[in-house]
Amino acid sequence: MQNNIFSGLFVGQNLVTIKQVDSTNSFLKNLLSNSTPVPEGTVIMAEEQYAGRGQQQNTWHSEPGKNLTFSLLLKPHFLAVGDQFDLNRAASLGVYDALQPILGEQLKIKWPNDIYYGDRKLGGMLIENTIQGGQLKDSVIGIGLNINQENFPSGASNATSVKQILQKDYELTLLLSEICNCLEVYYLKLKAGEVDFVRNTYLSRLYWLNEVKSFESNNRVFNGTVKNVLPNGLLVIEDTKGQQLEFNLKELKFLNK
Ligand SMILES: Nc1ncnc2c1ncn2[C@@H]1O[C@H](COP(=O)(O)OP(=O)(O)OP(=O)(O)O)[C@@H](O)[C@H]1O
Ligand SMILES: O=C(O)CCCC[C@@H]1SC[C@@H]2NC(=O)N[C@@H]21
Repeated sequence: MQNNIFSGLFVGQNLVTIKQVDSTNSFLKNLLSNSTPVPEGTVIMAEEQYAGRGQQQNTWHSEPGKNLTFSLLLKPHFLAVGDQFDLNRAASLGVYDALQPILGEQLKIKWPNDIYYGDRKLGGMLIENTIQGGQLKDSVIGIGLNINQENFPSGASNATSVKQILQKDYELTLLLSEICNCLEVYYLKLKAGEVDFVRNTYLSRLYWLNEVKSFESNNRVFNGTVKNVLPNGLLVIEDTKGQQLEFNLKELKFLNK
């Protein structure tokens, strides 16, 4: 394990690098459940995850030493439980702002929190919150980004990486510190009550916003347009009859055609 200081800001100030771990999210959650004192803003980064976890019980595949796989701890006690989706917004925007100067306009946030370049997935997030006494307690924000990996397993056929896009290696710790700084900006905005700014900016960065596209829900394929994300995180799609439909992650598939 190694500790580092990042530019005096609180997110990433306490950085723990682990050579090999099952999952940085599981590791951090374990520390918390053992009542180990972990300061807010702590980042646990792994060189290798042997059981990386994705959304919806998926596996997160990442070649050792090539990519960013890390989890950071926030303690968003100021947020109402019903507003916890704002953490997805802040984290996605932090990653977006760190990568956008490198990758440009093809970078998008695919609802709820995937990072896309064109039609390919560059990274994703697994955010695991604990609620105690009806209040948000800890938020473990796990982020996986494909940086220097060149080949992906067939299960992750939609994946791309910074190296595949730019044809050169990118320094992992430099990008990590940039993500921490950018994410902190949005987190502090939430804390300062500038929720509308965070929500509007998130919406403006969304993949397929205001474009007519195909989706699938309940074994039904339909055309519609991504219009909005409700405060609670539900995605609003307007179908071709002008009806506004609301979906959670399990109910909707984006059809790439
Ligand atoms: N590094 C990655 N980049 C982009 N997408 C990824 C990455 N790792 C996993 N995925 C995504 O996760 C899903 C694959 O997860 P899944 O659990 O099905 O893995 P699998 O290899 O098909 O099966 P297994 O669970 O047996 O490993 C796919 O949707 C894939 O796109
Ligand atoms: O797109 C997804 O399905 C979410 C992927 C999240 C992967 C990251 S890697 C660091 C952290 N630890 C995990 O086990 N998962 C997240």
